[in-house]
Amino acid sequence: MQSLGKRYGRTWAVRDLSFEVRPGKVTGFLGPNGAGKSTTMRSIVGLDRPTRGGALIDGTRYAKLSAPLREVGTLLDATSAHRSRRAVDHLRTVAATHGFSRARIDEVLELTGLESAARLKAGKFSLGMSQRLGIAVALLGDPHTLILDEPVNGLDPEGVTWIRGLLGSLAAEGRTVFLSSHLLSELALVADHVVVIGRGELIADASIAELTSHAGRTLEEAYIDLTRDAVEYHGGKAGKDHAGGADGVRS
Ligand SMILES: Nc1ncnc2c1ncn2[C@@H]1O[C@H](COP(=O)(O)OP(=O)(O)OP(=O)(O)O)[C@@H](O)[C@H]1O
Repeated sequence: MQSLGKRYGRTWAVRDLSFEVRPGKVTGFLGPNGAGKSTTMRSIVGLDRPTRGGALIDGTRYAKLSAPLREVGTLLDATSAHRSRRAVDHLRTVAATHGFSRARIDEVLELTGLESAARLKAGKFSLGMSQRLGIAVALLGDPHTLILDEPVNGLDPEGVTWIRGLLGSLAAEGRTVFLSSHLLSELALVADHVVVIGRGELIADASIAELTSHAGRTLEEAYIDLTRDAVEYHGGKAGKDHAGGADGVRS
């Protein structure tokens, strides 16, 4: 992410945001509601057009990738599948854009535990099942990079355990796994690293160990401290350099 800025009308949703997400790790993307997480993720894959700056994926802009789903798998809106389309047909539609095989569709259905629901219409899916379908789509191209917006929302306890294992194994295979979540205790179990933003600006870019080792605090406690600082800054401590660097924890 290089100096990303995105303005809607008069409001900057994201401003001058720079950070790098590394392969072989699960990186959590945190921030209060409206901080700009979804805007950032959408901007990475060209669904939002940055006002300034932008993102590179392994050195290339998303729009320049010849087979994007082979490089980047995204889950940005779990309910985006057409409601009257069966899950398997949704996967076939996406697969057809890149010539992915029927066997790969079966593989991702198995990976996401959706084999028995494959012939149900997406509109009949619970949120947890929709999340699994979105993850199946993200995995179709066996991509090196995964960008997942709140993939844990709506998953039942078995699903939460499942996704924890899945994300860990994807990172262990050397992939880049970048996910937003408000479920900090869960994230602390799966993520190696976090990027925290507030009001569209970088607050922290640090390992979970760095954040939590201070006074033996939990990720939740560290997050509350970090984001409280951001709110205080915006409330009147103008003049300081608040944008932060691409690494290190702001304090
Ligand atoms: N299409 C849009 N048009 C206008 N404003 C938008 C649009 N999308 C997002 N915003 C605004 O941009 C800001 C950032 O929103 P965004 O959805 O990126 O935040 P977020 O961190 O993902 O929030 P949440 O945790 O609630 O999902 C908010 O102020 C939001 O109202």
